[in-house]
Amino acid sequence: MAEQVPEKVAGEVAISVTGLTKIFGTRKVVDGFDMQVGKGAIYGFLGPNGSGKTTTIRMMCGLLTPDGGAGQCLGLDIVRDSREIKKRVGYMTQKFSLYEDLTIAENLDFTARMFGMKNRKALVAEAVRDLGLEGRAGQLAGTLSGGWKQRLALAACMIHSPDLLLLDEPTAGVDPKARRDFWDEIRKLAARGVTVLVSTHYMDEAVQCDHIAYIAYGKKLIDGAARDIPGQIGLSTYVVTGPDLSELEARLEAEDGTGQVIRFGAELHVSGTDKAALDALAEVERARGTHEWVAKRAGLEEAFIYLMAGAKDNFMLEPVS
Ligand SMILES: Nc1ncnc2c1ncn2[C@@H]1O[C@H](COP(=O)(O)OP(=O)(O)OP(=O)(O)O)[C@@H](O)[C@H]1O
Repeated sequence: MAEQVPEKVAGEVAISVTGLTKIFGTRKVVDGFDMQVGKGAIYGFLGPNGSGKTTTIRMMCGLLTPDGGAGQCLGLDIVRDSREIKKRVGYMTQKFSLYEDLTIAENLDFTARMFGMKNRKALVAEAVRDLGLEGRAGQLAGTLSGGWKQRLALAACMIHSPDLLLLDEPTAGVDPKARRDFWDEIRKLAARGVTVLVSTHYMDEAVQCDHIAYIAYGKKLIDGAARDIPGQIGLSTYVVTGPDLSELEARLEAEDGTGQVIRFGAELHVSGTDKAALDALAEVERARGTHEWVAKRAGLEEAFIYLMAGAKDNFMLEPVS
């Protein structure tokens, strides 16, 4: 079960930026980006390939200097104090970023050294203990299973107790149990006040986030609490049950203006932003008497698929005017 965010964490701001802009060559890849992130939030960044998610996140955390705009991260100025901010950021990429031919302890020690930690021996011992890997500290990291490699990678990027954690498609290619354990761990960190920014294309990562920002063409189009996102898009949904769902799915998809048709196990979820048209379709289909059509509140799953389906690659960004 998700841990409650402690009172002292709720309401505090970890990141606040305005007008962030980045130009690469002749292209404006991030354009006037404003955002506030609360301390202890798990913020998912969604958007097409090349839409500017990584560039935005890096600017928000002082890892990349903006060409325009300003802001604060962890109470520090994102341009002037970037060196200080960097010391307080942990970064986990989708690829296993540790050394397979070093042991578990050596990997942790290497990362602790990189961050200039003084009490490395104690920190490594503590991390190994927290991981539940006592007695296996001398094992080569390359011999661990996917799930364990990922836990080790997380432990390594938390070794300097950062206040901000950046995750880039963190559970890509990890089995469902390990994925669940990973998110439990992330929620524990968030409950302790660690702010987490996640860049992802995956629905099962997006639904773990309590806040979502959707970025396309370097601009933030949608931003808010995850539960409010379907409402912000204006998405309505019907759940359809009955016989021969594949046949019905094919027929609905072939019809113009049906909106989005997704199979969820023994249900079809039919969603669209034109509620009147969707209600009319449900009326007609109900009259056929073959399937049950029940209106439901659109969820983040439907919203995510809707956003990502409309999202083409964003490599053709507008040139700087
Ligand atoms: N250092 C750089 N020099 C030049 N162009 C860059 C640089 N970094 C990123 N870009 C370009 O800026 C655009 C935005 O890239 P960015 O990595 O921020 O997008 P993204 O949304 O994170 O993409 P993805 O989901 O594929 O990781 C892309 O067109 C990319 O090619």
